[in-house]
Amino acid sequence: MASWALSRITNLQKHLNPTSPTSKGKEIVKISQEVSEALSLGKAVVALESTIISHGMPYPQNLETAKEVEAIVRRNGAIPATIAILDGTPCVGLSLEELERLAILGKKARKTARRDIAHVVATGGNGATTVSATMFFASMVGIPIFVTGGIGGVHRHGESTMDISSDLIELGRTPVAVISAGVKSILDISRTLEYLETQGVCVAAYRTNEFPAFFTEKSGCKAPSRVDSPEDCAQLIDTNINLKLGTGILIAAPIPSEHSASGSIIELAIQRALKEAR
Ligand SMILES: O=c1[nH]cc([C@@H]2O[C@H](COP(=O)(O)O)[C@@H](O)[C@H]2O)c(=O)[nH]1
Repeated sequence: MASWALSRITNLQKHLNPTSPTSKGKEIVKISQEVSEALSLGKAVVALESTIISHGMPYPQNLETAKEVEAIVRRNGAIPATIAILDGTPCVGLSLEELERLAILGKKARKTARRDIAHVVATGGNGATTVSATMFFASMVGIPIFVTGGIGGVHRHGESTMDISSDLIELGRTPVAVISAGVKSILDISRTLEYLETQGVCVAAYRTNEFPAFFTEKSGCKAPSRVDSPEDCAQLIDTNINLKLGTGILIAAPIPSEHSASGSIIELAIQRALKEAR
């Protein structure tokens, strides 16, 4: 092959393969060996976010939960890929030491949504990725499925504050399926669903007609679509990819009924707190 052609292909590969070294010899994204092997063998990989570790819970419960979630993914035959930015390097798949470091850093790690990624990387910082930033990196390395607790959404009174999570916009432009218990419990569910419709995001509830309310099974809002089995979910995700819709999917799985009693107590407390705050 002519040398100009070879150099052109090498250049193209640098653009197309995010894991290849940049001109400075620094990797853009570090994929753990386990995740990298699983991806190249076509095995199931599940992306996990890290803001829930740094900002969602105190240490050491955050570390215990992160390890437990990874163990559940493994028990179900998939490889977990927790995503975070460490010392300026976006990492896909964290070692136990890296998970522990992030858990201890807690809120000292920056809550990193899509808008923050460039600054955290450019300054060599530590960033815990939210749903939007995690989707961005998952999609970049070819992971189509991402599991989390609650995604961001439209805040109550969002019609005047314009406080709308970038998670919703990311779902509108990144083809990753997010499986969650709904949106964070403090948000406005019906406006969040309206906004997801505007963004063209497929929203499905798992084995129910209603969109769940994170701590409880029911929200009073009808889900636009329903899926009843893992096969239904796989079919939906595969169809979305094959049609090249380019948008994400939100699959909301309600809290298991054995936990919904304690969930109801929390939901009642949230409602009371909101009333008092008003
Ligand atoms: O208990 C929590 N769940 C989820 C989050 C994070 O909050 C993000 C949304 O934040 P915002 O509303 O600022 O976009 C989600 O993507 C998730 O990472 C959090 O901080 N705490």
